[in-house]
Amino acid sequence: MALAIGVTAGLVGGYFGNVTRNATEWLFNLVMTFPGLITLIVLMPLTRGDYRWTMLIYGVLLAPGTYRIVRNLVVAVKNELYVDAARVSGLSDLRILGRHVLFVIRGPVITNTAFLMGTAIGVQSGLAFLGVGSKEVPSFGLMIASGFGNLYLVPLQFVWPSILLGLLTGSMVLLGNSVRDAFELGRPKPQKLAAPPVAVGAQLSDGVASSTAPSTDGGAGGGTAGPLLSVHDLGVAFPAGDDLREVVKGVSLTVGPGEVVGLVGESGSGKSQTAFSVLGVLAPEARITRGSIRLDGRELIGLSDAELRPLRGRVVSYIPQEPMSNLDPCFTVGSQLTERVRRTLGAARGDERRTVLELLERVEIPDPARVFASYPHQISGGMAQRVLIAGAVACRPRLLIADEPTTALDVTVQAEILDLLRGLQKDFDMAILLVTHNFGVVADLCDRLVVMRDGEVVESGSTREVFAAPRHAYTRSLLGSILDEDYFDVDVLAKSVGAGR
Ligand SMILES: Nc1ncnc2c1ncn2[C@@H]1O[C@H](COP(=O)(O)OP(=O)(O)OP(=O)(O)O)[C@@H](O)[C@H]1O
Repeated sequence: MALAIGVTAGLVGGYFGNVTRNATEWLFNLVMTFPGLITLIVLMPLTRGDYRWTMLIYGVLLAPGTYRIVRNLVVAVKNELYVDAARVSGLSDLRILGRHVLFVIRGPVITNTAFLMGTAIGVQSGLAFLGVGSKEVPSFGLMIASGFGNLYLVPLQFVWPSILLGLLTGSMVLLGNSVRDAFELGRPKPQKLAAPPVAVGAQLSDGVASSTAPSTDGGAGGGTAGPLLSVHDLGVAFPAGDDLREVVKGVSLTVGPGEVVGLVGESGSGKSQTAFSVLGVLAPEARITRGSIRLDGRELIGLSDAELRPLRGRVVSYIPQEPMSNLDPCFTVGSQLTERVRRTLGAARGDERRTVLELLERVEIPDPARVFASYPHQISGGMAQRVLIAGAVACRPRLLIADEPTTALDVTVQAEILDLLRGLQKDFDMAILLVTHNFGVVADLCDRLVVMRDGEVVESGSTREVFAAPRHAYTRSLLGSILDEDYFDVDVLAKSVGAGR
């Protein structure tokens, strides 16, 4: 009863406009004013202690709890872009609610229902124990009550039903969790950056994948001091049924100190998963199957999140593809940057604001004070990307990983952001691993490039060489595909390599 009323009203109240929401809210507030147990006892003359009627009424009294959970979840989900997309594609509200909204909120609803089942059994037993339930229908409450009467003569008569009642209500919660997990298809538990299979772990500790591992991407690797980042034979896989599907298959690359390396390839070639492996932010279901990642001489594979945290922001930093979705809409730009500056720079209170304003100025934001006080929705996409860059370089990291940093921006803003990255790279002598599928960006910014296809590195070398004479057919086809556009010319691109640097 609680599930039927609460979920239906929650879906309707959360999804439709204010009038419907206010009406359902008012109704459920009213229901909540009834004290549960006392109402059931008062209604005894009507229900005659029949547990079915008692539980139906109790279900109505419990419905507001379910309603509130569902309504809140629906309010959060209904503004998601995929719900808008379903709406504009002409799906009816009923279909959107049933297919897109209910599907997302079912997890919390299932666990809450299991808890309600335990509560209902407990309440029914309590009523029977107090003698306000039916005497004919056997129940835990009746058994416990009669056992209580004989407590000193036969204590086990009281103990056994009490234990079983506790086990039953407790197991409802476990059942709810299991049903939720089964529905969510065993949503994976978060993993460490890497939990490679034993064989790989042994290989790593044997030193096979040490810093002396050969650089197979043709990189200078920063000369005698060795590369800043060295990825060797990296494998990343995702579960596919009972098996694992490798999406990064033995990738090796290096980035020397102060070097800009482009990681290029078509969509789905494994660029982002390679970059995420270095940052230790792979999806929870991802597995590192083999290989080694050394950053500034330290092996990252096998480190826990807590061990990686001090490196993030200080040694390696990240600029994402979608600037807007990486800023929290609830806080001003200033407070988000201040938090970061406080954590990574350990800036003293009072100094934080000045430090953040200086950073905003450094990333060429025209009115830093206004942007500092703005919420993310009050600034443009280009401005948001500058804010994220400011946050990323706050600690002058030695390596900046930029994942398609200009893809979401229009062409003029793209050029400005690239100029900014170039300036920052020079000023801070920072290495950049630039994930992109745009050869124009590579030509503009990168010293070297690594071309990936289907999870593997197919070609690497200095940008000038690869542009002038691509060896692999795939690189040629990638270059060819952009050169189809009239304004690109291979010779012009090859000559323009590094022109901006
Ligand atoms: N959570 C996931 N579960 C299963 N497969 C995934 C998951 N995330 C990524 N993949 C798969 O990994 C492969 C590589 O993805 P990746 O994001 O690295 O591609 P990419 O080269 O960065 O592409 P894009 O430029 O479009 O971001 C793709 O085939 C993708 O489907």
